[in-house]
Amino acid sequence: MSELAISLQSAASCAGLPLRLGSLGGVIEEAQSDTLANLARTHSPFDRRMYGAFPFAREKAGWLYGIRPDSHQADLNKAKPARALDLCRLPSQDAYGEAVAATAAQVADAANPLRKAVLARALDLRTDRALDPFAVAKRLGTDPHVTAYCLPLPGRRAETRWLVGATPELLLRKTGGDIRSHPLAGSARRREDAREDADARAALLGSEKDNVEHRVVVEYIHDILAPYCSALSVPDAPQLDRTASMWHLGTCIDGTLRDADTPCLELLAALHPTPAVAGAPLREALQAIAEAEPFDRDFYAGTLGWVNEANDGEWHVTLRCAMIEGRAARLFAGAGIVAASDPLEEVAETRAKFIAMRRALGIAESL
Ligand SMILES: C=C(O[C@H]1C=CC=C(C(=O)O)[C@@H]1O)C(=O)O
Repeated sequence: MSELAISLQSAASCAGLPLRLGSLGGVIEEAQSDTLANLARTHSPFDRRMYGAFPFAREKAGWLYGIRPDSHQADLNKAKPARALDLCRLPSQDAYGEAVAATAAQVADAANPLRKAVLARALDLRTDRALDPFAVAKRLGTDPHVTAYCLPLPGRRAETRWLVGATPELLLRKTGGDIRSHPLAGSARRREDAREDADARAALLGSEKDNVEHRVVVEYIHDILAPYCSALSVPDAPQLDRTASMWHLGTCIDGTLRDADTPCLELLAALHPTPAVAGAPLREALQAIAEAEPFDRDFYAGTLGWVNEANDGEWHVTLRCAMIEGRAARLFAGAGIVAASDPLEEVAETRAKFIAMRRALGIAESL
């Protein structure tokens, strides 16, 4: 069977499935699959608003869906909520710490061009009954500082795979000639106690290591967007952004396009992946990631959002997510590594980034 036939078959297999992105919900009517670069190159305007997701790896195809808006989202699993049976770390926390130390040493080596690499780890969860991805997304969406999402990913499998999560990071919004990117990099776990939480916030803002991590992302996005813009404003210092469980350093970058007709997907293909999820320089960072991570990132650290008939759109970084398939889920979290990164602190940071999804799935932190 040809690739095209496979993708058409897969597209048909997701027709009728529900999809949710932020406050938007609908039922899938049509699907297209290609790489972001190919879709950006064709420049053909869409005849309707399309919602979708692209993987971390730029050479891999993602999905765009035409949906029939429908705020009533199917309750896929009316049975009792699933209970976690076991959890497997990929790699172990020790092995992740060793990879952090090795990468920090590479960055510290003046002869090595690597300035930053984002290393991720995964948690494989098995449950006693099928997980309900919409219930998980609904719980994640109670945090007002994130965009929650739940999208089916077609494939030749018995069970539908779902990409579920709640991202705090805006990669690109394009409205006519106006664009905005709001990268995040540099993180601290939030605390229950108000005084401790304020201390964590202040320590993050003053942390040289986190500011270095952050600057790499802002410079990268500035350099990618500048040639497209007649004006581009980048604040001198980051602000603090929050989710229910994390503090982040964030910078709101606003631009005016030279050509308001520049397609949203062209800008997106130029930006993705930023050093908020990959590193810099990109080639060396991808190499470090490939050496350190014993799993496929798949749609984690990719991008998801929508593009419309006017070639405007809004795309987020696919963070704080899980791929859910029947009774199994794979959760992902990563951290930016620079010369001053400490292995134990980066293990703790990734642990903190799992909290939102653990809570939504009902997995105890001790498991
Ligand atoms: C890579 C992730 O977060 C990115 C976004 C915000 C802060 C980050 C950091 O501090 O390392 C990461 O760049 C993740 O959540 O898996």
